[in-house]
Amino acid sequence: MKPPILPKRLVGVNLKMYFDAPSTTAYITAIAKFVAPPASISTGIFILPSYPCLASASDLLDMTPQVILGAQNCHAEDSGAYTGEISPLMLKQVGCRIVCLGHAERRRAPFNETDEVVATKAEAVVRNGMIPLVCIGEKSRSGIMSEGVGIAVRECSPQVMSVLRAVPGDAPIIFAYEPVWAIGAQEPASADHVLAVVKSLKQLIGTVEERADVRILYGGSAKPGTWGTLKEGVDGLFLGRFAHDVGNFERVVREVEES
Ligand SMILES: O=C[C@H](O)COP(=O)(O)O
Repeated sequence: MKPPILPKRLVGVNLKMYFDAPSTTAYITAIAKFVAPPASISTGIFILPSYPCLASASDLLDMTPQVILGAQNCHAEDSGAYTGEISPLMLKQVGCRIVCLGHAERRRAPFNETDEVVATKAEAVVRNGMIPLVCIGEKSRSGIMSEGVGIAVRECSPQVMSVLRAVPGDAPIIFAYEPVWAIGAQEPASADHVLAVVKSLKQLIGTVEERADVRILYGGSAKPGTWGTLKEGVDGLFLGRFAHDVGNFERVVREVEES
């Protein structure tokens, strides 16, 4: 088996469609500043701006290879008659190294992306030499802990399996476990819930194949303080709103670095 190329731990932020172009530039500039030497950060840091900012973000990060640039989605084909779609080949050409796929906001209406669509896109991302960051998660919450874990594992398993089947065995994959009900909330899902679900998903992946380069991050209202509760079983965090303040993003990175 090839040695893993993914860092042991990853922290990333999805800017979704919250930022305009000037604020994206300011945010990325601030991140590049805090990771630049003399800082020595071993955590993999990634950032997903909106498509129109990717090329300029890539220029801004030219001297900061520690920060991995990623896109929020892509099409499964490299080129063709797909007006308004985004080619994975072009994402690679403008400097992306990660592509987020199957976010809950894409799996639901109006986009209604299925596991099959997400898996096909994951294959396209790998074919173009990038890393798929595949979001998985159950839609509804149960008040009973054991029931909630069972529901989550049942819903996430096909989401995971379809991607494993589509992507060659030596390709790195990042999964972001994001319970849909915890996205856009005030608080993340409980640590007990997340740790139990991620443990089962890691077991599932382990029984299917020996893949060295799989990481499972947690996302869904994660913020400073969340990492301390999850560090024993999760490989990092996928952040949203609570890291749109660059100081909070830096705080989370420091928490991961120091653990
Ligand atoms: O892509 C990121 C996640 O959906 C988390 O977003 P959130 O932290 O704002 O809930």
